Amino acid sequence: MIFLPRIVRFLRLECASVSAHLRRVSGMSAAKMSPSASKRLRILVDMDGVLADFEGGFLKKYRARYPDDPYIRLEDRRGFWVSAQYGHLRSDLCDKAISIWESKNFFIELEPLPGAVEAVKEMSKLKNTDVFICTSPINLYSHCPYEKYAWIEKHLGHDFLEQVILTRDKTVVSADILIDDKPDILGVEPNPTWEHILFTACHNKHLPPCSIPRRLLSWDDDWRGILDSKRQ
Ligand SMILES: O=c1ccn([C@@H]2O[C@H](COP(=O)(O)O)[C@@H](O)[C@H]2O)c(=O)[nH]1
Ligand SMILES: [Mg+2]
Repeated sequence: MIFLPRIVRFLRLECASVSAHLRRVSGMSAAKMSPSASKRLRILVDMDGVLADFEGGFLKKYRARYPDDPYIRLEDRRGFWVSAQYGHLRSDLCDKAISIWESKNFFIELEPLPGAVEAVKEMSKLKNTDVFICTSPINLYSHCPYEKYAWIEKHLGHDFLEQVILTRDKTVVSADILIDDKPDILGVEPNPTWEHILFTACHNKHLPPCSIPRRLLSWDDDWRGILDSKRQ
């Protein structure tokens, strides 16, 4: 009888090592192996610049509406705030830039970024994984919040509307991971629970590696590995 706890512990360790070995040989993620094999994860996925092509959609509509004004090519974009860089180019262009995303149909007509919809659908099907779309609406609320919901329904399906968080302050949302293209995510909570994974976008790709968190280069990059690293 006194050996029973030792035997149980031995069997647990053996199961864990067999399971790790099977993961290695099959290339399967921890989440798919078995519900008890891995820690439950809550993932926040940003929308603009991560799921929806905000920068591409902006440039297309800006050039169509203001064909005679200068513009910034995507490869020349620097800094998160589009309006600030346009304002530096010429002071009146700041308001012109803002007028684009304040217009009806801007958000709903954004194209999904390559692989984004497939990745989020796959992520949300993983065992022990809760995925939420966490996005900041603009303060001019006539179109943006409605269209963000409509975009999610259109591309991810009606059920995904249960998983939407609209907030201007992502630091107060508790999760394990936040995948977001904004380099500095600040708010009232100085120590958010999530690890920020910086999603590469035209405006942040030049940032030096030392100044930023872990990156996801695109949805072709190893997002499954990042999730697995948080389950250990
Ligand atoms: O110059 C800009 C660029 C973007 N915005 C708005 O900011 C949010 C970004 O939301 P995330 O959830 O961080 O992706 C979006 O509503 C943009 O329209 C801006 O106001 N000015
Ligand atoms: Mg974003």
